[in-house]
Amino acid sequence: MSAPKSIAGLPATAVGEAARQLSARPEPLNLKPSETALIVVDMQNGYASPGGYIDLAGFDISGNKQVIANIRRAANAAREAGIQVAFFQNGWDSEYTEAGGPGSPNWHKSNALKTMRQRPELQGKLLARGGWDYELVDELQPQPNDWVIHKPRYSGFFNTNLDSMLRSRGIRNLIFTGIATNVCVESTLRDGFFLEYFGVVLKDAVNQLGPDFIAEASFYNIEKFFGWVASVDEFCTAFATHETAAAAV
Ligand SMILES: NC(=O)N/C=C\C(=O)O
Repeated sequence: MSAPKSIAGLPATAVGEAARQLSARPEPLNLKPSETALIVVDMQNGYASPGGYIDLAGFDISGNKQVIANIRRAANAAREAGIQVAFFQNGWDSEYTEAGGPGSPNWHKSNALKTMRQRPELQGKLLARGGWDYELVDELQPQPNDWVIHKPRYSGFFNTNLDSMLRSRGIRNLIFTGIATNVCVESTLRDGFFLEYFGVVLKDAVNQLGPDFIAEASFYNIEKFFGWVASVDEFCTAFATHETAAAAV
């Protein structure tokens, strides 16, 4: 069987910059660091820490420790390679005005809002700006030059400045990490596809909300219809600098 054909993005804006080949499914991608961003979706206490919104709402958060460690590795490799790192923080103002009232489907479907309606003692605590639940986890704090973008809905392209931040810098390739595979990660990757971004999910740097089969369904959808699937090892290998490659020997 012949090797799968690789796919190239747009021409590099940085003079002389070499593309790196990322092993991915269904085929490898040739990506230039200056045209690539690593997106860290919603790694907040609410999604990733015991006692946060997702834990209180009854979802399994046991895989998150490993996911946090894997995202740290990917983010460090990205920064060293000159890839833009962008963190999303999901939530609303402390009065939940941005969340929408009963006229918004978000009011009916958000498990954070539903959990607070069921447990009034939590009102004002879940995903509210300024609170612990909204804060990024300690292990994944933004570094100088990283972006932090607030988002009020599942897709990171909706009512945010992400598209213009990327477009103005010629960034066309988005590498996804974070929580949740099947909700905010997949929603953002799908919206990116419609906006002509090449989306790759790092499957061991994401965690799903729901049973394992739902993650498999997301990976299938992404690989088959919307983008590419790779691992953190594959990402770090593709973008290893001389220093990191030497340190790994
Ligand atoms: N970050 C996410 O994937 N969020 C999923 C559900 C929610 O925000 O309620």
